[in-house]
Amino acid sequence: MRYLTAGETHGPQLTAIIEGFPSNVNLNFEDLNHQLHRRQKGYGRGRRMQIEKDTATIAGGVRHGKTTGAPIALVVVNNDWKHWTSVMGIEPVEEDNEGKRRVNRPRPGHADLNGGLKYNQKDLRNILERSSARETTMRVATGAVARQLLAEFGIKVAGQVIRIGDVEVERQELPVDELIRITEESPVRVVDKEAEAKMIAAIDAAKEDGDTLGGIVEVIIEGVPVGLGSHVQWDRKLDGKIAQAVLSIQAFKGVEFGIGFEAAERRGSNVHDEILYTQETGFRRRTNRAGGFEGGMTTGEQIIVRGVMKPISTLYKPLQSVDIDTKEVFTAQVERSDTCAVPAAGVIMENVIAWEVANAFLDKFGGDSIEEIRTNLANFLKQVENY
Ligand SMILES: Cc1cc2nc3c(=O)[nH]c(=O)nc-3n(C[C@H](O)[C@H](O)[C@H](O)COP(=O)(O)O)c2cc1C
Ligand SMILES: C=C(O[C@@H]1CC(C(=O)O)=C[C@@H](OP(=O)(O)O)[C@H]1O)C(=O)O
Repeated sequence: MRYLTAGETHGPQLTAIIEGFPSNVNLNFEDLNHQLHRRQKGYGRGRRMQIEKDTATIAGGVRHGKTTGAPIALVVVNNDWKHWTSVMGIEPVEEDNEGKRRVNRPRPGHADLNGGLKYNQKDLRNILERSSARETTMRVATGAVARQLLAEFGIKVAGQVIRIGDVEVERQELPVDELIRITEESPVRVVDKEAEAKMIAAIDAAKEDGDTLGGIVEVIIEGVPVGLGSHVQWDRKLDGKIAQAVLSIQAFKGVEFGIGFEAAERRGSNVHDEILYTQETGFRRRTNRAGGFEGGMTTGEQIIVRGVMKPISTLYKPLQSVDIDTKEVFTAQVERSDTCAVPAAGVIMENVIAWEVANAFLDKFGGDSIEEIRTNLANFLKQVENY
């Protein structure tokens, strides 16, 4: 299974095509749009999220609510486009396009300067329009489709914010459904109300100062069978693929599984997960410090992944930059911006990980229809039971 996305943040629409999705999967449009809606929420976002009401239109691959096996085409229209038609027009322009919200003072931390140099663009808008995290709308849409496939097999995805700036919250080991329910109601997606209030205050204070905040998000996948991914080749290791997916989210700079970086400080006896067996449960682990992976393969325990998001790079009190025309020192350009997008980014992280897990699931149990996949999974589970 694969997908591609296209579209600019202030262009007419965003588009995604999913190829290789099996047939006969019921696609619940409400659930799909619910994921898009979740991505738009979260305390600390800028005005753009009030303009957009992200809703996916399905333009291929689905008939009467079920997938047909054909490529699934998804479209999300940008409401903001109507304010940008002259700036973002596709037709050639007669007059000099300068002054049409041209960006010439690159923002430290954004893609502006590297992209301008690489693509030889003197209007850095040609870079920021595509580097913008607006593109993650389509990655949530594709992840939301994958998530529905996972749900058919009882695999659930949840997430919680662990840190915003210097406010850290104790990670909660709640049943996944409860974690989903509680975090859904929190503007910063945490369970702890005291931490929630502190995080909101920290975001307000950063905004007041013209500054921004990053943080840490955790994602949990429950109900995954043993043996997704493989140890035999570097590019088949599922933890590696998930790490790449997380780091591909705009502004994500680190990823860890289970106890993660803490493993460096501990002795092996306090890191590895002891193996247990009973007839009823099969092979299980006493602990899950590995976060669900050994040898690039799932252990059957929860997948636990954390991602680190740096603070947003556009500052209302901008850092020093250089004008790309004159090479003179200037402050960086200010584009309308979020103060903190960690809660929203957590939703993106859930969905890009769901995509990777669904893809590995299809690699292992793949078939062209959901019925074929069910048979393959049942056969494998029988094999594991009789092992
Ligand atoms: C949900 C989300 C919202 C974001 N909003 C902004 C924003 O409003 N302003 C900004 O400068 N960067 C924002 N970013 C981060 C930039 O898109 C990102 O820093 C930029 O594309 C450069 O990529 P890099 O940070 O991964 O190197 C956001 C990221 C995410 C995930
Ligand atoms: C549009 C989204 O996020 C945008 C991501 C973003 C960036 O630089 O990454 C910059 C801002 O864009 P704008 O200037 O249009 O407000 C955010 O709003 C979105 O998440 O849908």
